[in-house]
Amino acid sequence: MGRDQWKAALHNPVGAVAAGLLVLLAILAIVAPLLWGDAAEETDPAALSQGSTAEHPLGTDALGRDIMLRVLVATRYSLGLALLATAICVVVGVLLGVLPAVLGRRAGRLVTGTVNLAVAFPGLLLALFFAVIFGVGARGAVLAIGLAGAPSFARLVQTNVAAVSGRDFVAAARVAGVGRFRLIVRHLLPNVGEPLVVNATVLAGGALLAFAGLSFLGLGVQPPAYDWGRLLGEGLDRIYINPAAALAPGVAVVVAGLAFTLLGESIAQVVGVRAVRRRRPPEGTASAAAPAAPAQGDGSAVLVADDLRVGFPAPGGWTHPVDGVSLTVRRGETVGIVGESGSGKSLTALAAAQLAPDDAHVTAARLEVAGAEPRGRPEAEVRELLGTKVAMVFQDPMTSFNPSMRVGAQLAEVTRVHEGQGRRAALARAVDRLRTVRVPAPERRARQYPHEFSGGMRQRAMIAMGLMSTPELIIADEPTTALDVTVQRQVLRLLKDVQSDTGAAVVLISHDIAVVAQVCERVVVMYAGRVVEELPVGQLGAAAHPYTRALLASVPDLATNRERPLATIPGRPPDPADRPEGCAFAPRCGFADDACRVRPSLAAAGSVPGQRAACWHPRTQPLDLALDALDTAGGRA
Ligand SMILES: Nc1ncnc2c1ncn2[C@@H]1O[C@H](COP(=O)(O)OP(=O)(O)OP(=O)(O)O)[C@@H](O)[C@H]1O
Repeated sequence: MGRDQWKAALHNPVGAVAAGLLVLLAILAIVAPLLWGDAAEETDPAALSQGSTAEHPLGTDALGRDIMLRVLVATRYSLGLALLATAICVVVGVLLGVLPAVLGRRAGRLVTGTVNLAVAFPGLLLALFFAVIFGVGARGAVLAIGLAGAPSFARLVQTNVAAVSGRDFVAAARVAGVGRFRLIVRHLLPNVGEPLVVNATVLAGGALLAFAGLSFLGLGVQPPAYDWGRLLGEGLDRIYINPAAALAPGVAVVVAGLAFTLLGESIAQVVGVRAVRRRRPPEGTASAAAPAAPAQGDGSAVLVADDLRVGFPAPGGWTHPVDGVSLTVRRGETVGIVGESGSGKSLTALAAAQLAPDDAHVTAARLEVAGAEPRGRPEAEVRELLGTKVAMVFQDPMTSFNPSMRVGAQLAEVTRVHEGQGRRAALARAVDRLRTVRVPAPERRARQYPHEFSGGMRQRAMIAMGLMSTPELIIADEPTTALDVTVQRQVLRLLKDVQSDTGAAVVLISHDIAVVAQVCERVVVMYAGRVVEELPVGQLGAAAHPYTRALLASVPDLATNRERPLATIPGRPPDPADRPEGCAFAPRCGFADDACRVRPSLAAAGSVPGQRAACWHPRTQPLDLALDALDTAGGRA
């Protein structure tokens, strides 16, 4: 929470009163035992079990001790025990909450299941159960209350961590090779801190009440020690003789409990509930990988995927949104992957970068990144490989950065992790890379947080992050979708410049064939999880697959007749779970016939070298393309 948010919470009248009360209680907890500790222990045989008198405003107990002083002195013990129990609850809750993100899929599920089971039991019941196990007394009660509250806190942590771990900046940190522990401490926990702080405050109020309850039942603090719950129990025996003896500790418990709870609620109101994009289910952590195939380094290729399949469990079996993609990207090449939404473009790239969702099952006859086979390697080696050789640029520049870290520090993290570079040197390189991607005033910008950057500048900074080491492959997944047209062009230009300066290969994913044509040399067209055509961008006019031709026909240009509706592709892409036999495009294709009931394989087609299409009826008639509208890389060359 920022200083402004704390201020806003305290400006709220309820928050201000609650905070004032807590300050008062804290002062009492410090000074009361020092000032009145001895007096509260003094017995007075002449004033046993008295009601209110001038000397003892709230009366005396059975041994003649002053009840008011005892209530005041008990503040320290009562608050101390409640805070200790809250601390146990928070520590155990955070540990249990982040474990599923650290452990493997099975162990993670076991922890999540156990936490869910424990949450199903009422907290008080759990507290009583633990109190019996740990034994009567203050120590047992602290452990009991702390552990009883831990499952619900753990669930809160799990939910928040799962929500945040689906965001792009976590994927970026993973692809940068940040280890699990650092990922949790630097990227996950700081971004779920606010709801946890709010909840811990409310929890402290609950712990105070629970303590009073246990002590009242005789399971908590034991004589001669005393807390408010114990005083309440003693006072209740004589409530008809001296009601104040029971009311005073009762009021103290309620007031302190309310102060904690109301402060928590006020903070919650100010902080609000952060809407965090969820991209994956919380359970499980590791993606299943096919057995390692022997590496057969192809010197000129930085990405080789052969028969790549990505499956997800579905009712009645598995669905494969990526179904046998074969793709090779050579050093220094810029390849565009295009296709409608849901065609499997992102999943293909994520699977290649070992970032497929946790529940995905990834198989491939061959998968090589930067000349190495990542599957079957120790995790540290994969992190090293991806962190130094692969850079990812994601669609939404807002979610690509950790909002709680300065931009410079995030960039520097890459070389600090991989090259063990010192803080200063890494920051200097971060500033240099920001300058490379033409971020103005890079020294100042490096000290800023992501929200202080504009969208286009954030995307440049993301590219700079990829350049912190010397990547051989840059995967840019719809990097310009969230940007306006002018900034879009600048970012695409930058990608192209970076490619020619560093010699890295670029894979640009887009649903817009015009965007791909601006930057790439080769285009790979995907439909329903398969590659249907690939060809040089400069030869788009020779596209052979009816789907590629339909995509090209739907690009408007300056000569497009505005009176007539734009060409569209009739129908919708099939659901991966319900893909038709044979050619998946056949139901939308004007040339389909019985032959298309058999799945066509990707084979050489047309007259253009390097052109391949998966079609039984490849078109040969050249397309009349307005290449100036497409602004092709090949056309400019
Ligand atoms: N975690 C998941 N669980 C189940 N199915 C998924 C999951 N992630 C993706 N899919 C399926 O994979 C399909 C392809 O997703 P992908 O994100 O690769 O598409 P895309 O071509 O990149 O589309 P877009 O341009 O909309 O991002 C989706 O339509 C969806 O059905």
